[in-house]
Amino acid sequence: MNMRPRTRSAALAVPAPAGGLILQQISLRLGGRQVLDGVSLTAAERRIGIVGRNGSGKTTLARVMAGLIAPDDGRAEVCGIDVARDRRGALGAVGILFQNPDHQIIFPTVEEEIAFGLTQMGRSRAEAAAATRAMLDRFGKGHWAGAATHSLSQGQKQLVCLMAILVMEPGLIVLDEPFSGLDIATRMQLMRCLDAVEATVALITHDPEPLTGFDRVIWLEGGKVIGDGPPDQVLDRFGRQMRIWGGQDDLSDLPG
Ligand SMILES: Nc1ncnc2c1ncn2[C@@H]1O[C@H](COP(=O)(O)OP(=O)(O)OP(=O)(O)O)[C@@H](O)[C@H]1O
Repeated sequence: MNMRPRTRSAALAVPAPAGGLILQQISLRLGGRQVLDGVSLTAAERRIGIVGRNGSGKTTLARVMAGLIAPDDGRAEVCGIDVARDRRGALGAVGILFQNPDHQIIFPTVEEEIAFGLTQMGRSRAEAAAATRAMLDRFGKGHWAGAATHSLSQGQKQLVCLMAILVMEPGLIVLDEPFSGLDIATRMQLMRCLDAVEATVALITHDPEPLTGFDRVIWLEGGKVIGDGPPDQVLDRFGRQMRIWGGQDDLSDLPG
């Protein structure tokens, strides 16, 4: 896997670690609301959890990390790529997996879905087809190549989305609640697939359990980082705070 920095920006003073993530003072308003508010962090760990209650800004941060939204202020850099400005570079640096694979899958067959990102990165059709075959074989799913994506179960679709990301060999994979619609067995299988992934994984979740054994957990609240450290410390504080909030009556509200 190639996790070496690609084009480096002279404007960035701190060198990005291989596969690393640098967020510098990320702020973003959406619908008149400050959704992200000065988020800064440098991460070189391989397994990073992101927690926070509903509406705290996790998905928005995930989209910024993947370069899908440009922040109003600040910059997001992955493997030396400014992901909002260098979209082609970002394709090879970071992949994102959403909760619902139906929002991600666009092609009628599995092999087309997996090959698409590679052709977007400039690979020839033949190269993309060969890499797609190799990826399917790696998961023992060579027979899925011509299968119709709409005929797959949610868990199978999620695995196709994961393979479509892995085939691009990104330095960072952002997972936004990817397991919430899956049964326990499928979740365990996908989690095992991810355990074997060499790339840095940033997992957004409401469930602290999969974060056991992670290197670092970041806690977002109101678009700010309010906790950052080893899982046992951050999750202990997070759990206590969630129980306090859970005892109150005001549910997470819309902006305004
Ligand atoms: N496109 C948008 N326009 C207006 N407001 C938005 C938009 N996207 C998100 N928001 C608001 O930003 C806040 C953060 O949303 P976000 O989806 O990032 O939170 P989250 O932590 O992922 O929440 P959840 O755990 O419920 O998925 C919410 O208050 C949401 O209403």
